[in-house]
Amino acid sequence: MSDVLELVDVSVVRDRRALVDQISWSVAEGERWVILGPNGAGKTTLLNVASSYLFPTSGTVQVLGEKLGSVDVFELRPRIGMASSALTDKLPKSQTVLETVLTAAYGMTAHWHEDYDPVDEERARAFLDRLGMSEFTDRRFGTLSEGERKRTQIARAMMTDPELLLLDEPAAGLDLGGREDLVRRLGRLARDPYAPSMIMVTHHVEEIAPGFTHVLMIRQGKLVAAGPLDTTLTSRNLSKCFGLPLVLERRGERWTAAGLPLGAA
Ligand SMILES: Nc1ncnc2c1ncn2[C@@H]1O[C@H](COP(=O)(O)OP(=O)(O)OP(=O)(O)O)[C@@H](O)[C@H]1O
Repeated sequence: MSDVLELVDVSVVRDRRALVDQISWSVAEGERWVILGPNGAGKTTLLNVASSYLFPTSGTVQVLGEKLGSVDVFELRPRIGMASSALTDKLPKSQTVLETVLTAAYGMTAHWHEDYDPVDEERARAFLDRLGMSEFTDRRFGTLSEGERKRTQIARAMMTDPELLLLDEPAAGLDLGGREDLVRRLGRLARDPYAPSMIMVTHHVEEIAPGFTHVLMIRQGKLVAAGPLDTTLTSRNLSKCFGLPLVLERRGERWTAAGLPLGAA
């Protein structure tokens, strides 16, 4: 299997502080990774490096076989799909859900002209349908709930047929029903052999969908552990990652975690 992503000794330093500290990590084709870590750990910074939007201070990065620094990022970026709240904030609130997804095929955030290719429109509708958004195609993006916005963003990220799909906290802000719905849909995507390689950032093990295969844990910019979920996602590693004693439980293909009761630590 070829590498989709390869980081060797990557650091991102700002104001003399390493936000990402000498991380080496590789993602092979078809793998579905979760990046777990507490607030401020460096998860989004790491994802921004993977998306080619952030160049590291030191170390080497290869994305989809191309080395950052010697590739034209404008050719590389359409091969990477990204959904994040930072990107959601840039999308015009007045355009329809369909236009929001469709404009991704043209490398734009805003509606520009009417004559979209019918094939693209069909694809946009199919992705929206897959994310349970077919009833919302004519709604203005700005009127959607948080959960509906997240699902639209994922459909949008899929529109360019990416080889690598990056999801930054896709379940943040969702209620229990919304989270479970999204986890189910992400699980379906993760298990689809034709779906791109995936990397999802989250704070919560409850958001890990069945079908995800690997986890990278990060704390204060440093790698805590990285590897297959089955062997790497343990109470011990999770406690180290979040800096408090945690008990991890697995029920079927889902995970839960909780702190030890007072006095038990
Ligand atoms: N441009 C910057 N200059 C200085 N510090 C920065 C910059 N960008 C991010 N940081 C800091 O780097 C740290 C890591 O940020 P990052 O957004 O990667 O964390 P995160 O793990 O995604 O956090 P969260 O879970 O809260 O979203 C934070 O302490 C943040 O304040």
